[in-house]
Amino acid sequence: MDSTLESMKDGESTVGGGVEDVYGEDRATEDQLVTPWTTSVASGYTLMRDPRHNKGLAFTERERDSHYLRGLLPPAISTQELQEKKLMQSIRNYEVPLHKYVAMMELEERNERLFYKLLIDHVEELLPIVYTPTVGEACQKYGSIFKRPQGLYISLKEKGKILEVLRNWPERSIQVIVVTDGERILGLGDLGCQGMGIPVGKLALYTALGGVRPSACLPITIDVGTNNQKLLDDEFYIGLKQRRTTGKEYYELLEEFMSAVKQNYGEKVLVQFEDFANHNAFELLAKYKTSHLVFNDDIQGTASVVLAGLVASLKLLGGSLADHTFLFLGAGEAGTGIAELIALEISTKTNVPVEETRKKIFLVDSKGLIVSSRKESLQHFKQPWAHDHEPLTTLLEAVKAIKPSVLIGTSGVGQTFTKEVIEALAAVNERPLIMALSNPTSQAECTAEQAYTWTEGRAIFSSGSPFDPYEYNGKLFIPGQANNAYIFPGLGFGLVISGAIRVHDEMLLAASEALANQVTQEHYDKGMIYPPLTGIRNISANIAAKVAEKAYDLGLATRLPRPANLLKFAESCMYTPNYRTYR
Ligand SMILES: NC(=O)C1=CN([C@@H]2O[C@H](COP(=O)(O)OP(=O)(O)OC[C@H]3O[C@@H](n4cnc5c(N)ncnc54)[C@H](OP(=O)(O)O)[C@@H]3O)[C@@H](O)[C@H]2O)C=CC1
Ligand SMILES: CC(=O)C(=O)O
Ligand SMILES: [Mg+2]
Repeated sequence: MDSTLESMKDGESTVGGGVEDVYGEDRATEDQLVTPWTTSVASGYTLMRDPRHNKGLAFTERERDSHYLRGLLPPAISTQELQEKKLMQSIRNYEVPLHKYVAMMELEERNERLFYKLLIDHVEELLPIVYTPTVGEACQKYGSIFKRPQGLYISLKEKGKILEVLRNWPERSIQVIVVTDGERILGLGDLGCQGMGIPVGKLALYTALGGVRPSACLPITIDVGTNNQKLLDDEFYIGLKQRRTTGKEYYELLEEFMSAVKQNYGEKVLVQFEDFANHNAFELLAKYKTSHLVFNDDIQGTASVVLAGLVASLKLLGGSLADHTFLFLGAGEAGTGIAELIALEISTKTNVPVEETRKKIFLVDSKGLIVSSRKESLQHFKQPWAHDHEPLTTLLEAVKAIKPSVLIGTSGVGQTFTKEVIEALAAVNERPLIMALSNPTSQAECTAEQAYTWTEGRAIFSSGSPFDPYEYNGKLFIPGQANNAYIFPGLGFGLVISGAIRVHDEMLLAASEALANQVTQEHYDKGMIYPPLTGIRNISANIAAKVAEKAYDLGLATRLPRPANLLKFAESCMYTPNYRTYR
């Protein structure tokens, strides 16, 4: 017998990796009957108001009889496909992206499976709505657009009581937590408590793109105040009206949170740190990576997705990574995280020490090129990049002096890849590689149109937020979306299904390689360095399988026995949003 089936039969392992599927709902095939459990059997009005089980007009005649729904619904019976068609029509009728976002969030609150079906089946169209760029605007206006709170809020008021707060959450079997403190929301700065839109959006992607069950996902915002004066002055602001707590009080709250998470959900719950400011992000990661299953998406997920794009681009550019010179605008979480993983990958492939491979990677921050003469005053995460070089204050000077082949924007500041900068890059490269990673679209270092026109159609371009294909001189260019959304759902799913207890750099490299391997000749022929998002579930399954493989190889996986075919196992564990039939 296939070891996957065997492990399902023995009742020890569970679908979704480590969390028990008590009611057999996830194991049932689509034509088997399941019971719609809440705390009791939901029926009638309660069943229709329960987003996890509601099917709207798709309740069958039989279900309407057996679940006391007669008269509560109009007579027509719909299918999920027809509901999907109707909803897509109504979403497309909204012209303003934020209205589409609100419509999607309301759908999630009403009918969870239909929400995920829409998102999965229309991923390219709806990702920019539930994720970047629209989620950024939603966070900016979060207080005014939401009628019902989403996720879990842990503020300074809850100090000493965090375990109790976690226990107020209705679900017990949590596998993935995405947590933010709202201080660096995309490239939009400190949005305080309104940052909740980010964990909510990231976890929707965990389910839609990665296959983690929605009930196993927990979005959390830690509210330690905000330094955003506009929010502090806003009478409708939903968070704590005080300036941010720092130092001992901040770290004590985080420590209580991390301990409570482990105590409540065990060793194998994954905590993804998201959109913390860099003065806390590196420290939190360093502190908890040896005791908890944690990773920082902005530092590590981003690094993995960018490395995948770089490796894939070698098919178009020729040579190896070691042949390239890299220049970054922005030396924070994303910039130094990516730089470090590139250096590690080159070191792994060439056996050259990482101290050496770093030497062809240069970073510019708000004060100019990072050089050894600045070393004393640099934050610790910038120090490895302080090379011996004359000080330069602008990006343009740096491009002219360093002559990079790859230019990566991680500054959070829009329009910083100016015409002069891109022309200087194009002057020294036949095919300049440009990544404008800052989000949302307003913060992108340049647009797709600018990258293609200023390089006369020679650029290989990708960006953090999506840009439409652009036609230049009769040729259609398809920009890639270099966004950690390609990585974190599959990476996290791989950790969950293997019961991993720690995240290791080799897993990031494995995820990166798995993503790069999904780029086919057909994609290269179109100049693409990332596979289309339409295949993301398959991509995530492949990433999950490779990450799980690494977890087993490194002795970090606890789900035993190791499934014989990890890809099949990953696929078999993925949540699918099709309706179930109720007995
Ligand atoms: N595409 C993707 O998947 C991802 C994209 N991002 C995006 O990357 C951006 C940065 O995020 P993150 O690294 O976490 O942020 P950080 O705050 O950690 O880093 C920002 C860096 O940019 C530098 N910087 C700011 N303004 C300028 C300027 N005008 N010129 C040169 N450098 C400047 C800062 O300099 P200094 O240190 O001197 O202050 C700092 O080094 C955000 O917009 C975010 O949305 C982040 C993660 C993933
Ligand atoms: C994509 C992402 O994580 C960010 O922009 O912060
Ligand atoms: Mg982020």
